[in-house]
Amino acid sequence: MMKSGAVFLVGPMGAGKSTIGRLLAEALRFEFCDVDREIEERSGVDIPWIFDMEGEEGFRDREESMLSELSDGSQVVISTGGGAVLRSVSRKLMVARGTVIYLKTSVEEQVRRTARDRKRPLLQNGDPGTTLRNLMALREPLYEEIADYTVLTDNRTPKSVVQELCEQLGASDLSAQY
Ligand SMILES: Nc1ncnc2c1ncn2[C@@H]1O[C@H](COP(=O)(O)OP(=O)(O)OP(=O)(O)O)[C@@H](O)[C@H]1O
Ligand SMILES: O=C(O)C1=C[C@@H](O)[C@@H](O)[C@H](O)C1
Ligand SMILES: [Mg+2]
Repeated sequence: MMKSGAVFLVGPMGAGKSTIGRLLAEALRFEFCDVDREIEERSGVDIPWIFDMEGEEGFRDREESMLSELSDGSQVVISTGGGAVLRSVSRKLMVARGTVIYLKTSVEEQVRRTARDRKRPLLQNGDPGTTLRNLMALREPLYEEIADYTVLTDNRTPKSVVQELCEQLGASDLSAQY
């Protein structure tokens, strides 16, 4: 069942947080916010630029405060960035403010889904598979630590993931009526 407050999607790059977040919000008739997109829109610069100019820690500072600002309400689905769980302040905030969903995805599937675009600075150097495997080793315990629900996304359409989430959250999938 859903706790009161926000619904947070966590998981690695390519798990589908942005894709599924938007669809889940539609299905629940909730607002939708994407922390990465909101950081870019409000600052007027893109994430690779922020990593270049401010370093990863500069981006994490922005991410932590944006997450806090966006989640101060209810009936909202919030897609986080893959590394949002790195800050313990953010992990505590998500647990305190709502329901956390971990979109679990194999490294092989993450590689396939992220191969096409260049907007993820952490994947621009070295072999993406190796990077994603190393990131998962560090981060998966953190995703698992805070998750109320875990959903596997490999070999599934976004729609089928959303249907399962609606069932787990005890909400009827309003989009199924159309
Ligand atoms: N269940 C799915 N099946 C097939 N493709 C998917 C699925 N979910 C997402 N995708 C595709 O994978 C790509 C990456 O998805 P998305 O941008 O939603 O990931 P993300 O978790 O938000 O990543 P990031 O942490 O970098 O923001 C997109 O092209 C999207 O269309
Ligand atoms: O996994 C990560 O650390 C990141 C994921 C993306 O969502 C962005 O937040 C950024 O590219 C960093
Ligand atoms: Mg995203």
